[in-house]
Amino acid sequence: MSESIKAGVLGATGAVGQRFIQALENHPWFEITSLAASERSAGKKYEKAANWRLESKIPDSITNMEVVPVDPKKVDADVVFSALPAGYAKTVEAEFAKEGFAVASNASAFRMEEDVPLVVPEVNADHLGIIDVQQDNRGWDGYIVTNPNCSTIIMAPTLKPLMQFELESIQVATMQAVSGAGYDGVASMAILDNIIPYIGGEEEKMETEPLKLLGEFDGSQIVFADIDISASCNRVPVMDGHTEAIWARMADDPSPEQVKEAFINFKPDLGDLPTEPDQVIIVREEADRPQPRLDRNMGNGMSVSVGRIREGIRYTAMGHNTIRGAAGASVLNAELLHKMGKL
Ligand SMILES: NC(=O)C1=CN([C@@H]2O[C@H](COP(=O)(O)OP(=O)(O)OC[C@H]3O[C@@H](n4cnc5c(N)ncnc54)[C@H](OP(=O)(O)O)[C@@H]3O)[C@@H](O)[C@H]2O)C=CC1
Ligand SMILES: N[C@@H](CC(=O)OP(=O)(O)O)C(=O)O
Repeated sequence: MSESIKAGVLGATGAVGQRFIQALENHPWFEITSLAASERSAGKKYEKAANWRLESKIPDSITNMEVVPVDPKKVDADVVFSALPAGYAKTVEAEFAKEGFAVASNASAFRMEEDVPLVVPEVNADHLGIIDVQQDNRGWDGYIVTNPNCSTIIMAPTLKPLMQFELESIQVATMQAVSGAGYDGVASMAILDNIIPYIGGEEEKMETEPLKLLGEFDGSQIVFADIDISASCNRVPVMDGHTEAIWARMADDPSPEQVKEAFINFKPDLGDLPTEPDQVIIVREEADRPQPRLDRNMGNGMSVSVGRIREGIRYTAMGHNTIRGAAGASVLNAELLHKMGKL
């Protein structure tokens, strides 16, 4: 793996695009070769086009890189990471896949399409097998792989180890950070001193995406898991980090101690991927953890912290929504694809 893989970022100037750049800076396998954004940004140097919002500085290697339009003919890359708005992603990601690019998408556009893998490597790496079906169906030289919605992805790694206890139903209430809506997504006058008990489309995603993630790939299709999920999603005045109160009903009725052991022992073998955290699920013993401000950067933002595991079974999960929930998730998917020889 000495030769670097050329990586493009679609939507490179946005909130998630910036997280992609951060995740790819100094990456041992990927090198940023193209940054693409809207006509507003195309033709400008990256530092002029992007309103950089992260605490780290813009990497020197891309400061003067010219932003190109989101067009397969203008992008030089083997893999493109997509942080585009979902409506636009629907057309454009297909064009890139048709032209032979591997598309690792963070957008919702293709997540629930039958022949498109929706993957969290620690949960359902084998679903990547459906890429062959996708390429046959669509006649594409490239392909699209997606990661879930940021709230789904924080809950999903905690559900996987619960499957051994015959998981039957989930109820979840989220407390989601403002960064999930993008920089201009929620006005400060709306969210300060406040909670907004509605995030458009979020509850539907949380109630359906886990069924695909926890489903079985039978060689030709993904058979969805049979679990009843009910979600209530709320926006809270936190910058980064989605917190979720989860109630899980299981036929085997495990004790809190058994659930805790299952979380701690959940160590999927992905073959040591660069973005993989040492511990996927971190169990906190303190009565008042996890908390977004204290725990969101655990495992470089890729771990999910869990606490308050009680009879019921009830517990609280928390993770970084723009790292584990967005850019880090797509990069981890691409690392797995590379390991499988698919890049
Ligand atoms: N924020 C989050 O926590 C999460 C976001 N997502 C998803 O990731 C995607 C990006 O979100 P986010 O970064 O917050 O969005 P932003 O609005 O911050 O960024 C959008 C990016 O897409 C570009 N873009 C917008 N419209 C067009 C267009 N018509 N043609 C070409 N480029 C365009 C913008 O370019 P320009 O700057 O030139 O306008 C910008 O680079 C969305 O699908 C979102 O749902 C998923 C999970 C979490
Ligand atoms: N809706 C999420 C972020 C998001 O963009 O989700 P999706 O990738 O499913 O569109 C939030 O506001 O926190």
